[in-house]
Amino acid sequence: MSEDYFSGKGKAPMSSEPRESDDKSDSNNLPADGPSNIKSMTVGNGLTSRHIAHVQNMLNNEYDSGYGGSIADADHPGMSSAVGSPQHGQPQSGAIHQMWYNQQMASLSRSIGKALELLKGLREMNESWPAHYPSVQRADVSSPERPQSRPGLGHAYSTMGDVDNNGPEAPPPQLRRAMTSLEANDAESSRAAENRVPEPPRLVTPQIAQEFSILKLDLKLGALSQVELVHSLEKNSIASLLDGKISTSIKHLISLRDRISDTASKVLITGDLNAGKSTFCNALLRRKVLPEDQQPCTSIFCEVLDARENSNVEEVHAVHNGSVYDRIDESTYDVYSLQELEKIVVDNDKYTQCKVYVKDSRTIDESLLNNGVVDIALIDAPGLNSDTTKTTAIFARQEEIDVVVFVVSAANHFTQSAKEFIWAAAAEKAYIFIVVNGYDTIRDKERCKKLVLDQVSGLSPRTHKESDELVHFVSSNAVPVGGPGGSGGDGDDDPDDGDKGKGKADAADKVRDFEAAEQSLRRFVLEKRARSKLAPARTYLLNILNDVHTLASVNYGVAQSELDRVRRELKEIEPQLDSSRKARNEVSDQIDHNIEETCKEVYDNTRSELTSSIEYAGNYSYDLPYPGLFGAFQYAEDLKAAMLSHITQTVAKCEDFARAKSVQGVNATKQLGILHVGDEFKNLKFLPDVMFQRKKDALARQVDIPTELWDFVDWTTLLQRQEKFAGTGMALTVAGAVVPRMIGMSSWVDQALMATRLVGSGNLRTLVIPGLLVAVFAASAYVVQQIPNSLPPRLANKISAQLAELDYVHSNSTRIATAVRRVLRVPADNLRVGLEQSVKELGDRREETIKVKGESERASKYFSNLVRSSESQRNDVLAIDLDALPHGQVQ
Ligand SMILES: Nc1nc2c(ncn2[C@@H]2O[C@H](COP(=O)(O)OP(=O)(O)OP(=O)(O)O)[C@@H](O)[C@H]2O)c(=O)[nH]1
Repeated sequence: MSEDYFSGKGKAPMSSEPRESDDKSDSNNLPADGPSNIKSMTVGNGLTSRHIAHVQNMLNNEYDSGYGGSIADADHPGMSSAVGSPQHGQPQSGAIHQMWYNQQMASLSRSIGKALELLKGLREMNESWPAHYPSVQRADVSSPERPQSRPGLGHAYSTMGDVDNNGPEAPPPQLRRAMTSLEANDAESSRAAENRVPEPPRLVTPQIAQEFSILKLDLKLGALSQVELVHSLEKNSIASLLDGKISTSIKHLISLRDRISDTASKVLITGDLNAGKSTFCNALLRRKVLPEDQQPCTSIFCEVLDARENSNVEEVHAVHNGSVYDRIDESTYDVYSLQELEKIVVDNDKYTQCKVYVKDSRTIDESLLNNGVVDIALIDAPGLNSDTTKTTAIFARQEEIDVVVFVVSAANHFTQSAKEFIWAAAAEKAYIFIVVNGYDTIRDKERCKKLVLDQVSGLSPRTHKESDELVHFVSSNAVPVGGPGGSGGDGDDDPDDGDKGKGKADAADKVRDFEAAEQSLRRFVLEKRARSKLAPARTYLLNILNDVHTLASVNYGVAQSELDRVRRELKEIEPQLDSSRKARNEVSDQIDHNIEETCKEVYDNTRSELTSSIEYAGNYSYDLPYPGLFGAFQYAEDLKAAMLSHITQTVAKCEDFARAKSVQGVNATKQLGILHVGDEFKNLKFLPDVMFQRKKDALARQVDIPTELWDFVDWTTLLQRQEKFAGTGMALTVAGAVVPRMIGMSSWVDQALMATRLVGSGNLRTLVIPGLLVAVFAASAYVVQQIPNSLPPRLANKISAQLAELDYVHSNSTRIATAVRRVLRVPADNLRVGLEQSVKELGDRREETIKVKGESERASKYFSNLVRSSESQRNDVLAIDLDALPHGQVQ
C-alpha cells in the first residue's frame, strides 16, 4: 500500500517535466539497524539523486553526529536549528526529515487501512448482530485544555484531546458497564432480547458521551434527555445510529489518508483584514506577486505554487466558480499573466480562487516554495472580517490545510473573528504559526510583545509554549521584493528613520527578524509537518481504535454471556422437545384407542339393545285393553304403534348410553389436554344434550305394516293343537267344539273328546255335518277369543321382518356410534393440534435458539478478535512517535 503513496500520489506527477525524484520511490522506510541500507525516496519536487547520495554518504560516515548545527538550540529544546542553514547541511537534514516523515506517514497509512478494515467489518457485524452500545461509569477524566464553550468549528475526533495532552496516549479509563445487561448473567443480544421482557437498556448513561469520542451517539430530540431518548429507542435504531457514526468515521479516515499521503503541504496565510497577509506572502517569495493595498483588496483565495508544477510557466489560473480545478482541463479555469493578478484579486465576483504559478529563483535552502523537500502551496486568504461568506469559507478550508499562518496586526492585536478562528483551528492543529506584522509601526515594542503573547497563551497554549519559534514580530514591508509590481523593502515609514546610517541598520534588523521568522516557518512546515499534518490522523486513529476496542470488549462480553444463556436454554429445550414429541405420539394413539373403544362399546350396546327390543316386542305388555272383535283392527294398529314406540324408546335409551359414554370420552381427552397442552383445555365445554336431536317419530314413518285378517289367527298354535289330536276324527273334533262354553272345558279338543264319549261312534257319523259346523264355529270362537294373545307375536314378527329389511339395528347402531365418534373427535383433534403446536413451538424455539447460538458464537469470535486487533492496532499507532527526531538528529 505504501508504494501508492510514494510513487503516484501527491503533486509531483502534476508536472509534465520529468523529475529525478520520480525515479526514487521504491523505499520509504529507514531501516531499523542503521542508515546503511537507505535506498531512495520521493521527496517533494526538489530533492535530487545527488542529495540522496550525499545524505547516504553523510549518514554512513557521521551517523551519530547529525548535522553540524542540528543540535537543538539550548533555549528552544525540541526545535532544531539545522534546517535552513546551508552551512549546517539543510538539504540533507530536509531529506532526513522527509524520509522520517515518509516512514511515519507509511505507518499511519497502514494503520488507517487496518482501522478501515476493522470499521467495515464492524459495520457488517452491526447489520447482522446489532451491536450493544455500552453505558459506562468512569473515573473523572479531566478534559483537555480546550475551553469548555469554545465557539467555532468542532471536530468529533478532537474531543479526546491531542497527542500531547495525554488524551489518547494515556490508558483509557476503566470502563464498567453500568446499565447493560452484561453484569447480569442473562445479558442478551439484540435478537434474543426480543424474546425478553423488559428489554434491557442498550445504552447509555451520560458518561458514555464523555467516554466515546468518535462513535459517540449524539442523541438530541426535543425535550428528551439522552438517557430518556435512549430508553425510548429500539435496538435497531441504536444500531443504525451507530452505523451512521461508523460510516462517517470511515469517510473521515479515507480523507485523512488522502491528506497525509498528499506529499504537498498547504500553508494557509490568514488573518484580519489588512493585517499585511499579502505583504508577508510577497516577502516570503521575495517578489511582489500578490497585490497589496492599504484598503482591503484580497477578495479571493490565491494559492501560490512553484511554477514547475505548471511546466515551469508563470501564470495565473483563475478557477471558475463551481468548478473543481484541474490543471490539465482548461475549461475549469481562465489563464492570466502574473501582471493581471491584481484585477482578478481585487473586487472580483467571477472567481473565488486562483492558482498562481511563480518561479522562485532562490536556492532550495532559501526558498520556501522550491525547498527541495516538499511541494508547498502558500494560500493567501481574504481578510477574516471582510464578509461573512468569505470568513466561513476560510473556516471551512482550514480542514484541508496542513499549516496555518495567522497574520495579526501589531497595532490591532487579535480581533474577535481572529480569536474564533484560532480556537477552531487549534481543535485540529496542535500549533499555529503567528506573524505579528507591522511591528515597525509600534513604538513600545516590548509592551506590544507582552500583550500579544498574553493573548496567544489564552488562545493556543501549545503555540504559546513554543512562542519563540511560532510567534514572530516582523515588518513584512521591510523585506526587499522584486517581480511584478516592483520592489519594496523600503522601511520608509519607519518612525525611527532619523539618519541614513541608523535607518539602514534598522532595516537590516527588520530583514533579519523576517528571515528568522522565515526560517522558523520553514522548520515548522518542513520539520514539524509531521505534527501539523500527521498528528490529526494519529489522534483520530487513536480515538477511533479506542472506541472500537471499548465497543468490542463490551460486545464480546455480551456475546459470551448470550452464548452461555442460549446454551443453557438449549439444554432445557431439547429434552422438552423430545418429551413433547413423545407425548404427541402417545397421546394421539391413546385418544385414537379411546375413541375406537367407546364407539365400539356404543355400537355393541345399541345393537344388542335394539335386537332384543325388536325380538321381544311381541312379548312385552303394552297395557292396551282389547276392545273386542269389532275393535280388533284398531287394536292391531295401536299395538303396532306401541311396539314401534317401544323400539324407539330403546333407541333413545341407547342414545342416552352413548351420551354418557361421550361425556366420559370427552372428559378423558380433556384431562389429557390439561396434562399435555395446558389450561386452555380447562375451559372445554361439552353439551351432550345437543346430541341426537332428530325427531323420535321417524321410525313410525319408516315402517308400514298393514293389518291383515290372518294376523289375528295364530296358525302355528292352532295347527300344533290339531296335529296332537288327529286320530280322534274330525267329528269328534268338531263335536268337541260344540259346547265348550257350556261345560267350561279348557280347549276345543277336550270338548270334542267329551262330545265323542257322550254321543258314541255310531251316532257320530250322523253328526259329522253338524259337527263340522260346530267345529268351525268353535274354532272361530276360539280364534276370536285368542286375538289378544295371537296378534302381538304376529305383529312383532312382521315389524321385525320389516326392520330387518331396513337394516334398522345396524344403521341405528352405526348412526349412534358415528355421532359419538364425531363428538369425541372434536376435542381429540384440538388436543392433537395443541400437541402439534407445542411441538412446533418448541421446535421453532430450538431453531431460533440454535440460530442465536450460531450468531452469538460468531459475534463472540468476531468481537474477541476485534478486541485483540484494535488493541494491537492502537499499540502500533502509539508507537508512531511524531515528536521523536529522526535518525541522525539529536536534540
Ligand atoms: N508599516 C507597515 N505596513 C505594512 C506592513 N505590512 C503591510 N503593510 C501595509 O499594509 C497594507 C495592507 O497590506 P496587505 O498586504 O494588502 O494586507 P492584507 O492583509 O493582505 O489585506 P487584505 O488581503 O485586503 O485583507 C499595505 O499598504 C501594506 O503596505 C508592515 O509590516 N509595516
